[in-house]
Amino acid sequence: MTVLQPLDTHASVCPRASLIFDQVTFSYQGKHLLGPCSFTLQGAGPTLVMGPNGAGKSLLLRLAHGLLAPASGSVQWLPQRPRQAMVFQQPVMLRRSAIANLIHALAVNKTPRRQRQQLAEAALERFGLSRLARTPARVLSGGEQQRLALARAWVLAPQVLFLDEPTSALDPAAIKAVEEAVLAFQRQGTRVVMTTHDIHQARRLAADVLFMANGQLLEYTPATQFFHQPESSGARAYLRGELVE
Ligand SMILES: Nc1ncnc2c1ncn2[C@@H]1O[C@H](COP(=O)(O)OP(=O)(O)OP(=O)(O)O)[C@@H](O)[C@H]1O
Repeated sequence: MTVLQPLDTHASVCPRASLIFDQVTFSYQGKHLLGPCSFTLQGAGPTLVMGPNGAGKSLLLRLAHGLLAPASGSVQWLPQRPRQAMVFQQPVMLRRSAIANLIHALAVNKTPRRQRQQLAEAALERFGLSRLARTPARVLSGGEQQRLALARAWVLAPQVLFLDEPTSALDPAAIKAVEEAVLAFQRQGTRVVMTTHDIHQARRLAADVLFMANGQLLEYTPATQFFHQPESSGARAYLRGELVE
């Protein structure tokens, strides 16, 4: 198990952008799936999005990232739309080497060609993947691919990073590496917004919690309050381990 390398400060990306959902709804083929949902992300994060299966967590992340458009309402960033990246439960890697995946991301990002190799190598080192640089990305283990997905996000120095259940398919050592990476992003000034089903993980990482059920946002509260005195009966039941729909 490789431990993350210490951070440098070159990629500091402060200040954190603020996200505003105003009466956002989402429908698909005439079926109402989410909202209306209103909140303004405050503080520095990390923000953990929690709730049972089908609650709308992934939809919320995709709406925030701009992968989906609301049916009504607005998704707004202040002071302006930030540089963003997203990491999924199953990372999607190109059919090429680990380092080539990073270089490709840098090329798409229009990073000057002469800087790409060096930035990619540094990111691989930081995420403990240097020895796998020339290995085809798709043959890496699940944990290695997830670290590579994080390294690919890292090279872009995003102001906001969305992570959609990034550890649900990983073993404890790989989960630890992802959580360390999340905190590394957070320290460099990236606003982290992440979904999880793991209450213990949320306790370890969250500064605040968006709790959803049945396509509705039931509460948005600081983590200390959420875990000790949640506002909604849905969150209270969820934290007690009851089956919440
Ligand atoms: N593209 C889509 N087409 C139709 N229905 C969808 C689509 N995407 C999501 N849904 C539905 O919207 C609801 C919310 O889905 P979403 O994936 O956001 O839930 P989730 O909280 O992330 O759940 P899980 O924890 O199981 O991943 C679900 O009922 C799902 O079936």
